[in-house]
Amino acid sequence: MRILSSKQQIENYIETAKIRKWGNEEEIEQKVRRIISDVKDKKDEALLYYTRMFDCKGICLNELRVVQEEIERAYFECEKEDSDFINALNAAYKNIYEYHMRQKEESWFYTKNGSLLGQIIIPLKKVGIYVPGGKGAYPSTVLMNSIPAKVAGVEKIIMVTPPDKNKSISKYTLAAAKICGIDEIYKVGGAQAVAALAFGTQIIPKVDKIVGPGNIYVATAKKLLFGYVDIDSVAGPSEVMVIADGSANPKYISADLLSQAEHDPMARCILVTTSLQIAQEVSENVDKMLARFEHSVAFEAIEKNGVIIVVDDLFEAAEIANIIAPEHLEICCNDAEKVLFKIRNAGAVFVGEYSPEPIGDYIAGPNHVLPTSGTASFFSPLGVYDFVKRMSLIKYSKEQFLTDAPHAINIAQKEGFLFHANSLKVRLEDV
Ligand SMILES: NC(=O)c1ccc[n+]([C@@H]2O[C@H](COP(=O)([O-])OP(=O)(O)OC[C@H]3O[C@@H](n4cnc5c(N)ncnc54)[C@H](O)[C@@H]3O)[C@@H](O)[C@H]2O)c1
Ligand SMILES: N[C@H](CO)Cc1c[nH]c[nH+]1
Ligand SMILES: [Zn+2]
Repeated sequence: MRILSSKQQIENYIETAKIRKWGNEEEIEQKVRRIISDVKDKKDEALLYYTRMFDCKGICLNELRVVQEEIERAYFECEKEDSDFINALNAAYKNIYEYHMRQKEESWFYTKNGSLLGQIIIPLKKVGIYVPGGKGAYPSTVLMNSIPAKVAGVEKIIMVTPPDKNKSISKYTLAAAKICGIDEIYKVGGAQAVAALAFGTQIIPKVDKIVGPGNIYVATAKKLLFGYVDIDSVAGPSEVMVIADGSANPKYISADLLSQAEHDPMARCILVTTSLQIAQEVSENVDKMLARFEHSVAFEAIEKNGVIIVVDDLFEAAEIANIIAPEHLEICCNDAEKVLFKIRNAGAVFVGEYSPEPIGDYIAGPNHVLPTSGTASFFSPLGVYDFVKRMSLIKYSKEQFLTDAPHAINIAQKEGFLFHANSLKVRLEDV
């Protein structure tokens, strides 16, 4: 990994890193716009065309929907192969459910002079969840996407995930879908799946909101379709930043950096440390681990977006974290809490050496669908709040109306809205 230690090197890096550039953004956006417009116009025909082009040559339209028998078979095979996997999914379900129950919002009301005012929480009716599948299976993402929707009370959950070359979806993903009670599953992925959920096609229903992570094509499609449909956040290629002082364990740091590198060649892995020795040891360890696992995706990610920054103190490290706003931030320092309270911008923070990022990916409870590419400065982790909307309630009493209407008339007149004023006046005149 590159080690940056001079002020100039660090400044230059932050300048380019704070606005994430993919290099070929325009090209990707153009391609995604084309896919979106084709799916909007030609619906299933385009969906099938792109699914055949990117994922599975021989698939037919009537094979895009996963049938119940496929789900049952997948669950049965998983149980037969390793019943501990089903136990693990259930254990994760329990922790994720418990965490998300705490996010549940209640409607609230109050009365004032006989008036009733309030905010009513309403779950979304139909949501689409994207479960990545291009470079591997993501059963954990089925749980992370759907549990908050269930807790919120969403009526229908439609899942999309790309098929492999043999027209299949991973049995692990399907077993997780069975445990979560997903209503409909379609074997489509990428920008075409996002567009199908946003506009609806003959086979795929239009939804109110699309959530879930994916590669750059998925993230770009969600961004472009926001407005036709609601989205959660831009959860693109994974990122991890580790802040470490001299007390940290370089073996753990190297392992944690690589855990995100293996997601995508565009993943980003950053160590910010006050110790030159840790910097050097991590760099060597990462090379050794990469050689041992011979993982080409992780290798590419580390080559392209792996960096070690050596800073003077932990406050500078926290400042860099706040500028880059990483998806995951690990704090591995003696005085970790002191650093934690300086952090504003990160998707999720992992404190101490027994909180490696993958414990959050799978089992701890908080959601692993997190904002990336610097968007953690304004987006939040996926949560129950993503699956509800709020509706205001106003039920005025006559007494309160008589007190407040003259003020409202005054403001309406200043705005030049005479009919607004009139709507209030006709009632006052009747009293
Ligand atoms: N931020 C988060 O919360 C989070 C969580 C889990 C995973 N992730 C990320 O999800 C991503 C998963 O990516 P993946 O690729 O494995 O699966 P994916 O399902 O996101 O993408 C596969 C799809 O990409 C499309 N595609 C591939 N190459 C294309 C091309 N050249 N042109 C147009 N479309 C193309 C295809 O339609 C294919 O179906 C990774 O980047 C990982 O880091 C993020
Ligand atoms: N680290 C990913 C979020 O960026 C989530 C995940 C799922 N499986 C493994 N990891
Ligand atoms: Zn991960």
